[in-house]
Amino acid sequence: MSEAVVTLDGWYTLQDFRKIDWASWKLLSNEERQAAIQEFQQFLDKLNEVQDQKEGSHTLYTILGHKADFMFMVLRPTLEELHEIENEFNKLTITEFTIPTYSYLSVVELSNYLAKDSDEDPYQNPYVRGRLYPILPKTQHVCFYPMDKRREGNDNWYMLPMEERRELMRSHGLIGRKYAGKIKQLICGSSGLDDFEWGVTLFSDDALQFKKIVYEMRFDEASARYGEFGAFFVGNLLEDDDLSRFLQV
Ligand code: VOV
Repeated sequence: MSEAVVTLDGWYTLQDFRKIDWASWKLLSNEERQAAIQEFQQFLDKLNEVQDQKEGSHTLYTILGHKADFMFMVLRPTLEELHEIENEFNKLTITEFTIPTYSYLSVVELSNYLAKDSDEDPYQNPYVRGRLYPILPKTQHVCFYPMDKRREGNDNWYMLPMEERRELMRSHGLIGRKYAGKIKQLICGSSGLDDFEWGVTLFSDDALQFKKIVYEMRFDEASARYGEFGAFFVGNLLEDDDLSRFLQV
């Protein structure tokens, strides 16, 4: 058996994709709509307090195309806390006017492929903690997609010796580093949690960088030979101040 890589695991992550049922939303009176928006805002204010305490993080992005109208993304230390938020969100008035289209459950992950040998407890390292328990960046754009590593015939990632996988991840990391300052990546492991093995969330102020990095990585062996991808979701930041405008009819 090949050696499994050791992972460091951080906050659990739920990405909830919804369409808005505009036809029903339009049937409400102005007052009813305003009350629903205000209730949604109060819910987000509570989440903002948790984020200010650095006990979790969340973000909202509008999504382009027919796959969804927005993505609500939440990070929390436990599945119980994550579910509590999902449950509360589901009971908001605004949510009665949404249609769930996709969701993804995962946990923020760092692997030790490229870690240096050390006696230090990585969970106490401030840099590692910042990666495992991140406050999500408020970039203008987001790109989310789930992915697997292939297990087919001679192209089986899980049968490769550790040293070979390490080399492939080193090359992957070198490409990634070219996008420093342009893209922030959040890699979440989801084996046993959802339908794919990882959820990849990229944040950038320049949406074109998503196309550039994904295309460039397709030529790198870790992706070219072993990457398999699910649906892509791309969107724009929906700040609290823009909520009313977004829901205006
Ligand atoms: C934005 C830049 C960027 C950078 C700097 C970067 C670097 C790194 C490093 C150094 C490492 C290994 C250590 C760790 O941190 O785990 C990883 C790990 C990983 N990556 Fe990555 N990645 C990036 C970006 C980046 C992208 C765009 C993708 C999607 C691939 C594509 O073709 O669409 C991706 C995927 C992954 C995955 C699925 C893993 C886990 C693989 C596993 O088998 O465990 N990643 N990644």
